[in-house]
Amino acid sequence: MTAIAYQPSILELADTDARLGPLEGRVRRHELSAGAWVDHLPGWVRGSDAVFQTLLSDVGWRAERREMYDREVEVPRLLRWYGAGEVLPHELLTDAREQLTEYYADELGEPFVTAGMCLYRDGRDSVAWHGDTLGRSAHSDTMVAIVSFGSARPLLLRPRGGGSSLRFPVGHGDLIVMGGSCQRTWEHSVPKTTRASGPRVSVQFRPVDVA
Ligand SMILES: O=C(O)CCC(=O)C(=O)O
Ligand SMILES: [Fe+2]
Repeated sequence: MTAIAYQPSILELADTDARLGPLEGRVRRHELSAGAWVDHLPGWVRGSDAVFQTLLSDVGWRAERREMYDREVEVPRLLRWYGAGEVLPHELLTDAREQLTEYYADELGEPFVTAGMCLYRDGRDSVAWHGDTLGRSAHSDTMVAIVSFGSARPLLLRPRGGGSSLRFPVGHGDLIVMGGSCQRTWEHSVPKTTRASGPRVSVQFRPVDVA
């Protein structure tokens, strides 16, 4: 009897095999004011459904509360922070962090180390205007690289001194990198939406001591 090996078709592989596309020559830079910039690459992760499912089911998502005026309110999204050395929930994310470190090595001069994750359960979840200014990003140029999974939501950016906001759509498998002075001279947000929106997971890679 001859054993016939199962050969998945290219089409099946395309659906289940999560992989990263190239960065070199594909990432598009948008120069903002005051030494800030944003790099954007839609569709960097291919076959991202598998990664998204893992993120939804295997991450120990946490609800956080914060003080607002005289009461405590729930932060409108779920969170999980992966510190240096913590194993990420999907191998593709480890590869993504490595590729980003390699691609930005000359400009950043240090590796991406941590992975902050947010789960926006639906359109009511959001993040208000802020810069990631905890740690060194309060006074030095740095980068925050975001890979997005699931429902598309816009990431808005506006200059701190006032001015109109820019809108970057971030969809399933898209990469967006905020760089230069972006965290201290600009702010970003993911606004609530009344449009039907399914869950979205944002994975943010940052160098050490940037949050
Ligand atoms: O949802 C995003 O991609 C942005 C999240 C964010 O700005 C943050 O957690 O600091
Ligand atoms: Fe942020």
